[in-house]
Amino acid sequence: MSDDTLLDRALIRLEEAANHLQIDPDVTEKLKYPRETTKTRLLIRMDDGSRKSFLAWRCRYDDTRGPTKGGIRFHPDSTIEEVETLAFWMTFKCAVMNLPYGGGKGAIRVDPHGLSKSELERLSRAYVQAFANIIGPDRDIPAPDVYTNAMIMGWMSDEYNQITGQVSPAVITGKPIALGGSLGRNDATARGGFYLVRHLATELGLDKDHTVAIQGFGNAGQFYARLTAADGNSVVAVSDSAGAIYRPGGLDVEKLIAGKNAGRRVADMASELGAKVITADELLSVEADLLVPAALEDMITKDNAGTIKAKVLLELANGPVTPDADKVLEGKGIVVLPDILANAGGVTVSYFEWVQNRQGYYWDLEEIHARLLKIVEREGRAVWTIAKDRNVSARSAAYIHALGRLATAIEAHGTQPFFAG
Ligand SMILES: NC(=O)C1=CN([C@@H]2O[C@H](COP(=O)(O)OP(=O)(O)OC[C@H]3O[C@@H](n4cnc5c(N)ncnc54)[C@H](OP(=O)(O)O)[C@@H]3O)[C@@H](O)[C@H]2O)C=CC1
Ligand SMILES: O=C(O)CCC(=O)C(=O)O
Repeated sequence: MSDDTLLDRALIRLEEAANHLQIDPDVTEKLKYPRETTKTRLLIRMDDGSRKSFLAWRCRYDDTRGPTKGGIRFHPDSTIEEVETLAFWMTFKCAVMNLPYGGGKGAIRVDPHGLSKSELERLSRAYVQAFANIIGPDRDIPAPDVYTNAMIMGWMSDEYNQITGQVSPAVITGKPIALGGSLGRNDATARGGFYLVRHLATELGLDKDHTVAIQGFGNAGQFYARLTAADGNSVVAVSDSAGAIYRPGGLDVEKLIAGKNAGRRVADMASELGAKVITADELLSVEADLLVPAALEDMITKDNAGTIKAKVLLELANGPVTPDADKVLEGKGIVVLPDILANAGGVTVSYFEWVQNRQGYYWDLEEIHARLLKIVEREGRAVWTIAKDRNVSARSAAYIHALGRLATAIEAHGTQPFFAG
C-alpha cells in the first residue's frame, strides 16, 4: 500500500466526483478537511483500584446539511485519522440517503474485550463527560459502531441526561428500546444492504438462490447472514477476527449466530458445522456469487483483490476496499455496491429513531421496514441510474449523487464564514 493516509485515499473519491460535476472549488475546499476534531484522554478507575487512561476522539467533519451524525468505535487500533475518515464517509453517506445530517464519528482506543462490564460502563460514561459539549440532539448525534452496542448507547444517553438535567433521548441513537431506541435499528445496517441487493438483483446478475461469503461476523455480518439465508440464499463462508470457515453446501447460520453470542469463534465451530477452516485471504477467493465485507477498512487491497471470484461486493463495512483494489475489481468486471450506500440502512434507521424521539411517538416495525425500503430503493436506483448514464462505477455514482446534494447545500449557505460554535 502507498504512504497515503486513509483520509488521502478517501479524498480521491471526492476529487473524482468533483471532476464529473465540475463543482465550484469552494465546495471541495470545504469538504477536504474535517471541521473539528477533539481529542482527549479518559481516565477511569479499574476494578482493581488502579487508574488507566485511554485516548478518545470525536470528529464533526461537516455539518452543512444538518447536525453531524455517526457512530462511536471502541477498538485497540483506532487513530485520529481513522476517525476523521469515517466521519468523512458519514458526511457522504447521509447525503446519499438524503438524511438531514452532516457527518461525524468518534472512537476510544481500547480493546473492550479486556474490560469488565463495570469498567466498560465507566469508560462509556467518561466519553460522554468529555464530549458533552460537543454532542447534542441538534449538534452531533452518536450511535453504535465496531465493538459498541445498544447497552453502551444506553449508558451514554443516561450520562448525557444526568449532565444536562434533562431527558434528551435524541442525543444518541441505537439505544435499547426501553430508553427510546427504535424498533429495527438492530438489524438495520444489514437490512439496508439486503434491500439494495434484492432491488438490483436482476441488474447485478444475482439469482434467487445465490451464494454468499461474509467477512466479519458481528452486527452487520450476522444480520446479513440471517436475512439472506431466510430469503433462500446460501451463506457458504464467514470469518471473524480469529479465523474463517467454508462449507460449499451452505452453513447453518442460526447455529453460527448462537455460537458467536455465546462468545465462541467461528473457526471453533467448523467441525460441528461440517465446515473447513480456511485463512482470511482464502475467504475472499471462495466460490460465492456475493462477497460481503462486514469487518474493518482496507481489508481488500490490490494484493488480494485479484483472487476474488464473486460477481458482486456489498460493502457493509466502511472503507473495506482500497482505491487500488477498486481498479482491480473494476478490471475483473466485479460490481462494488459502495459503503456509503450499501451500509446506510443503519444511519437511516438511526434517523428514524431521532425523529421518533423528537416527536415522542413511536412507529411499529412494519412502518420502520417500509420507510427503510422506500429510501434504499429510491437512492439505490438513483445511484444505479447515474452509474449507467455516466458509465462510471457504482461508487463514483454514489459520490456524484451525494456531492451534488452537498454542493447545493454549501452554495445555499452563502459566502459568509460558517458559524464555528
Ligand atoms: N453497526 C452499525 O450500525 C454499522 C456498522 N458499519 C460498519 O460495519 C463494519 C462492522 O461493524 P459492526 O458489525 O457494527 O461491528 P461489530 O463490532 O458488531 O462486529 C465486527 C466484526 O468484525 C470482525 N472482525 C474484526 N477484525 C476482523 C478481521 N481482521 N477479519 C475478519 N473479521 C474481523 C469481528 O470479529 P470478532 O467477532 O472476532 O471480534 C466482528 O465479528 C464496520 O466497518 C462498521 O463501521 C457501518 C454502518 C453501520
Ligand atoms: O447510526 C448512525 O448514526 C451511524 C452509524 C455509523 O456509524 C455508520 O454508518 O458508519
